[in-house]
Amino acid sequence: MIKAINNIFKTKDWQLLQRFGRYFVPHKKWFFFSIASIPITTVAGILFLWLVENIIDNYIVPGNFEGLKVQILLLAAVLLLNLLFDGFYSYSFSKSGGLAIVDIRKELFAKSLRFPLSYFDKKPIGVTLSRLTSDMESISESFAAGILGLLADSIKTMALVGYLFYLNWQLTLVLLLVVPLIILVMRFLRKKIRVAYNNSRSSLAKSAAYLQEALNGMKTVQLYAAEEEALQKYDALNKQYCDAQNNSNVYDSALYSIVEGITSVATALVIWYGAIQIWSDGFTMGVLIVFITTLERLFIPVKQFAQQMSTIQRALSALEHISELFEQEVEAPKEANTQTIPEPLPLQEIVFDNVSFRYSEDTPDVLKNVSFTLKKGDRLALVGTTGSGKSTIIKLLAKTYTGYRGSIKINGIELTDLPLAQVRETISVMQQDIFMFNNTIEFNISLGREAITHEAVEQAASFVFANHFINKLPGGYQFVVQDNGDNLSKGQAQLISFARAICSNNELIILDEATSAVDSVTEQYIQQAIANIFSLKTVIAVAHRLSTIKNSDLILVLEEGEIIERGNHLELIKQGGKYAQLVHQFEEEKTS
Ligand SMILES: Nc1ncnc2c1ncn2[C@@H]1O[C@H](COP(=O)(O)OP(=O)(O)OP(=O)(O)O)[C@@H](O)[C@H]1O
Repeated sequence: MIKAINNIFKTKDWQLLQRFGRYFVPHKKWFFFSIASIPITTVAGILFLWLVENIIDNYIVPGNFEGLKVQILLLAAVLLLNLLFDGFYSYSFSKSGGLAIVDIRKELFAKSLRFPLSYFDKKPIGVTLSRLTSDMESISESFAAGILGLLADSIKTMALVGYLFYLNWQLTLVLLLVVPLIILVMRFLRKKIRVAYNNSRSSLAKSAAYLQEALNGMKTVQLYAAEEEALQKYDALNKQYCDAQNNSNVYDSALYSIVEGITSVATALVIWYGAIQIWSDGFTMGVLIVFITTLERLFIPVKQFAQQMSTIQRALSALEHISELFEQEVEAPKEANTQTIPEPLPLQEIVFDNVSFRYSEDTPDVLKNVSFTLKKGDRLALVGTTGSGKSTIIKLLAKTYTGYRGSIKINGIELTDLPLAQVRETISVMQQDIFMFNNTIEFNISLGREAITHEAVEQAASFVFANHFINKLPGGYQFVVQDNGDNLSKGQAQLISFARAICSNNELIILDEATSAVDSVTEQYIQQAIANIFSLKTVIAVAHRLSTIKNSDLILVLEEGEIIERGNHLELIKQGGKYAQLVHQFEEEKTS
């Protein structure tokens, strides 16, 4: 049986089990209760068999009915004991398993909160979601039942085989003739089952990821009448999952049926050999009946073993998926204790010196020898055609991506030497796509940070002219924003994001200006808000508004990752180059 268990688990599996086994340590009390029940139920099982043989050979066959009642009562008591401890065993193991899963879930979510932003750029959210939900579910449902079931069944089976040897070793050997066959079958099917389960789980993750994406983009899908394409794609992914699931069901059923067949052969062998022995007075009827009873019991674990193997394989492939998340590198931890959060840098100067960057080894540079200097209080505008590298400059400065060539220094310190937490404490990034939490306006400005009081939220909102619309909302700052800002206008969401950044009190504000048009009143508020931010902070703006660009001290014009022009508005207009052309285009668009 131990060899059979080894056949099920590969070295990698043992490593997985060891890795996750440590989560049981804090709940060892329940784990030990359950382990402690195993010897009791094992002894009760053997005692039951001994009583059966004793009743048949010493009471029923000789016709000695005196004392039979006591024997039957004893038999019932042993059965009851067995049942009680079996129940206790399952309960205490599920309890320790359940508690361990809660810990894994918590640790994994805490870890995913520290995944680098670049991780979410690359992985569909649905995949991470399915790791945290369905994979975890699979472990909690099957791991407990599978692993400990296998352990208990193995111990019980070995004890039963030992008892059968004691009763009659020849008949036991006849019975064990089928064991190599079972091991062979399991060896053959083990890998196939594993592959089939992995396929099934990864196709489930893919279809969940697509579902998530389609639901997030439902408005776009409906507005562009792309429902049919979306349905077809989901249908194809769903079919892939169904095929993978069917495939693994085939192996499951094959394994179960083969083991069932082998069990029947073993039963026939025992009856045949037992009958010969009884005729030649080799042993008693009691022994044969015990063998037949035990055979059923012996093979129940083997049959369940097949099912448990499936269950364990399912749990193992879920563990493998979850391991990927555990192995994912995280950003430097921020200490929970606020006193240990690094102080923001008193910003003096940012220097980009010959910075080049590509997103991966096999793609071309998207930034080429970019150099510029920004002093405290400066306003820098990045302009250029789409894909020219403006956002990439920002992503490098915010340490969303590392691995640049050249040098980026803040106050003379290389960016790679600065702790991420300190960079994030120094810089506020206002993104184009503003995420709104399903919470109050106040929460969406303060983001629940304790240090930010209600007064600070109101002050920040007034500073960026967001108070005008907030005061008109029912409930004002307590108005609940729905579904990622669906009950706010784009302009209002931008003003909230300005207030959010101002609240952070960071010296450097990075503004990735939204391109979406807003009504003229809100546009005025936005322009005034940006002017206010410009008057107070050091700003780098990926600028789309002429007013923002004109008010900047330095404008960098980018094309295909290179700075092709630099200067202030008047200087660049005078040059009559690309910038002048862009402004001209911009003004034409405005008047047309
Ligand atoms: N996460 C990413 N992985 C791979 N390539 C990327 C990634 N993000 C951007 N790029 C590529 O880098 C180049 C520069 O993109 P970037 O987003 O910096 O341009 P941009 O000037 O900000 O454009 P836009 O004004 O349209 O936002 C583009 O060719 C883009 O395809």
